[in-house]
Amino acid sequence: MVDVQSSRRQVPRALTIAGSDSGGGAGIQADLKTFQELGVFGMSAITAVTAQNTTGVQAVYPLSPEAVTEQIRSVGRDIRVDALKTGMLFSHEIIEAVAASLEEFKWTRVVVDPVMVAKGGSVLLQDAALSAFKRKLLPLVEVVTPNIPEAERLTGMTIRNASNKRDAAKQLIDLGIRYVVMKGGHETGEEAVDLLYDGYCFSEFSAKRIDTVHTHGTGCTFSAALTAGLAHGLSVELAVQQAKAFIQAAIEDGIQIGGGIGPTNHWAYRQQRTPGAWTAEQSLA
Ligand SMILES: Nc1ncnc2c1ncn2[C@@H]1O[C@H](COP(=O)(O)OP(=O)(O)OP(=O)(O)O)[C@@H](O)[C@H]1O
Ligand SMILES: Cc1ncc(COP(=O)(O)O)c(N)n1
Repeated sequence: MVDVQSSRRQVPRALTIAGSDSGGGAGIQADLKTFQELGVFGMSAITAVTAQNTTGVQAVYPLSPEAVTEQIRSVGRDIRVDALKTGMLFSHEIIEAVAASLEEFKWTRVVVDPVMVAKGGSVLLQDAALSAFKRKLLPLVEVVTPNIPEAERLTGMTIRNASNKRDAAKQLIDLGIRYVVMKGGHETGEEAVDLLYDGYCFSEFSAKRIDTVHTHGTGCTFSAALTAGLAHGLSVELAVQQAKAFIQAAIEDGIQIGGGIGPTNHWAYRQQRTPGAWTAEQSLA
């Protein structure tokens, strides 16, 4: 009999449970690109297919909860999952299916990006799904990564200053989450500051705010990079640090795609670390 396990290299593996973005900048596509760039074998369970480009979301086709469960089961029954993330979950039925799967497989390195509304304003999480999101899903996660408007919706608080951010993070921890990363992309100021809270201490991860509109998929890319770090066995603190560097490079070294809010450059982080690598600029020369 052939020993299929022999002479094969073990690699970190990560699963993304999210929506498909046909334009390639956000959702499943951004997640898999990011996993690949960070040396992680990427797998996916698609929750919804979106017809989408840089000008907005033209249509949303949610999958049935059974279709989502079956994709997760197919992965979980065969392949070890070192870490996973969720993105667009859309409905309370899909949230319940995902929560049941997390319990079935007892996965613990779980990152939830509470995707609610696309940059162009389209709804990616129905209003009726918010309660299931908070009650069924959030108590099962290790890290949640809300932006400011998402943190406001999850807590019912108005967040205007640093003190509000800390209070909102504390309220989220009370739901049973281990770590909260409140992202500062939607704020103004010289620095884009992400706040990490572990229930005891706050720490800040700061980088120069880049003056650009091309931030389609920044949240997906950041949470995927964080998940990749966890799949490699990093602590949450180190995984956030790496994710911050990854997204900074991806926004900074922008690429020209489409006529609207463009995506980030998923290979910029690796390029910055590989002397002599091919660059986006060279391709235009
Ligand atoms: N203009 C910017 N310059 C530097 N960093 C940024 C900028 N915009 C966002 N970021 C960083 O990108 C990451 C994602 O944050 P952001 O607040 O944009 O998430 P998001 O709103 O959930 O994204 P999305 O809407 O794509 O889901 C964070 O680390 C944030 O600090
Ligand atoms: C499938 C999918 N998932 C997430 C986002 C959020 O990204 P953004 O807020 O940058 O539009 C999106 N637009 N589409």
